[in-house]
Amino acid sequence: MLNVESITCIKQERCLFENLSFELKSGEIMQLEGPNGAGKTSLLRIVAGFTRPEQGRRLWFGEDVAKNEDDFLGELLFIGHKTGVNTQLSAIENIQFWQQTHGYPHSIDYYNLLAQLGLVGLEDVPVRMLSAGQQRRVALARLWVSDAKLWMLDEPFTAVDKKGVTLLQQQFFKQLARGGSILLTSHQDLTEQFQNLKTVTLEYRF
Ligand SMILES: Nc1ncnc2c1ncn2[C@@H]1O[C@H](COP(=O)(O)OP(=O)(O)OP(=O)(O)O)[C@@H](O)[C@H]1O
Repeated sequence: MLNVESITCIKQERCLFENLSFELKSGEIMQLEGPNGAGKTSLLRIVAGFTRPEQGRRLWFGEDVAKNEDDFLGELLFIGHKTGVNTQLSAIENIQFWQQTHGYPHSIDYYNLLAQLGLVGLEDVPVRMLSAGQQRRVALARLWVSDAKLWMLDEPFTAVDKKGVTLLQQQFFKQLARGGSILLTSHQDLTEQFQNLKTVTLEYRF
């Protein structure tokens, strides 16, 4: 599905990683791990195409992404540190916005979805009035409505409580079972939950 070939990234004259290559197949989950500042977010952003590496390329189903960025972006769901939630809008309005801008399916029972996410009674209030973990849950609602083949998630468990983490992991299993893939950064150990977890470890380089 996704091949990352010989990627090199330099930030502020520090080489974060060089000649890095990996493959992510259909139904696979891969964790980028390493200490703070090692370059996990930088790598994720390069793979998504938000920033350019010093060298290297990405292949999507064997085709160079640079030649058809739109096709790749159409298959990608990216949730970063900044969650992309409009805090002036309610949870339902945010989901409706994502539906309209990303072409997600429209037949969604919003109240049922938000109940699954533990947001009963908070569906219609502006997101800025929710706690950090609740705001994160609103952002992660996209995982319930998206049919993107590739999920790229930067620290998805941040601020999410234990029950929420379990819920998220169940959603990950569904994505993998339908042949989708997940590339994520996390400081959590996921080896117990995902036995076929692939990992890429970045060392902090001086
Ligand atoms: N836009 C930028 N301009 C300059 N330097 C940057 C930029 N983005 C990241 N860096 C630097 O690149 C290094 C790696 O940052 P990055 O956010 O990729 O690390 P990380 O492994 O995701 O860290 P963390 O675990 O803390 O989230 C850091 O030293 C950071 O200062």
